[in-house]
Amino acid sequence: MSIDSTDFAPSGDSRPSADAGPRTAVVIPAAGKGVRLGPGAPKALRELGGTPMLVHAVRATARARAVELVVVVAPSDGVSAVRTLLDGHGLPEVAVVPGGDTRQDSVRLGLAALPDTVETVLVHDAARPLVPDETVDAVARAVRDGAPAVVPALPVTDTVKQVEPRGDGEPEPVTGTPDRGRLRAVQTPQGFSRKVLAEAHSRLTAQGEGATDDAGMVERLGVEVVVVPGHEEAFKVTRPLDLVLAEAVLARRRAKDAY
Ligand SMILES: Nc1ccn([C@@H]2O[C@H](COP(=O)(O)OP(=O)(O)OP(=O)(O)O)[C@@H](O)[C@H]2O)c(=O)n1
Ligand SMILES: C[C@](O)(CO)[C@H](O)COP(=O)(O)O
Repeated sequence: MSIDSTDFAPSGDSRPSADAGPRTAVVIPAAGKGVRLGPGAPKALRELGGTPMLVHAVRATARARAVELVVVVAPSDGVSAVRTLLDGHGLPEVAVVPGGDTRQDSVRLGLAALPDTVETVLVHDAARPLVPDETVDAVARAVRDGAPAVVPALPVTDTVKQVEPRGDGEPEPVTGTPDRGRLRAVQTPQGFSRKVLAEAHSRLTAQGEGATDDAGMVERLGVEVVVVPGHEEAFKVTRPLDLVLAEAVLARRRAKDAY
């Protein structure tokens, strides 16, 4: 599937010129179920401050200066529902395409839908609805400045143990304690040269391999990945307590805006 670049006119004067079609796009994988969040609608459609998380994520990325095109990857049986939902929120032009069984599949399908003009791709989880604009722009800028792969990340605050996994709540033998000073907790948006990311997805998928994030895929090509500072508010809503935190962060932002 491909998208005609003429569908995506620039939506504001502050954007880079898109006369020849968009050069920087965001792919938002939003086709997950949200099993760890518990029963309910697919996670991206659950509400945060009365608005679906996906709408927050689209707004957060679309208003970043660098972004000229947004592609949302929806559950394969929910494309028209997501289309309708986005249309009701006064967002800029967004393309919606069907996703796959894993995050990796969904990102690959989103990439395949990009117009040829796109050179820089950001991949951003719908499950990180509160990412600040400056984080999105910092990642896009680093790619535009020549880095083939960029991830925002924060230093790890807990001490991390490597274990022999047992499951079922059984005590697990510790096999090591990595040096915390060298660990980073990785967020999104992750930014890439489109060529590099597409190559990583096509090669690893053909080999039946994968990774839990896109940078992990690119690392396996032997391409250098660099880390830029992430943001505390770019956390992923994974478990129920994350939603409580997200509501609190949003309420704090809204209270600040009211003054
Ligand atoms: N088949 C999938 C699985 C995940 N995602 C997306 O990838 C992002 C990060 O994934 P995660 O937080 O793990 O979301 P879920 O897979 O929905 O969560 P869970 O594992 O708890 O079901 C989310 O925006 C999710 O919608 C996707 O597009 N397609
Ligand atoms: C991409 C990601 O958000 C980086 O932290 C994360 O790896 C996705 O998590 P998932 O639970 O494996 O989908």
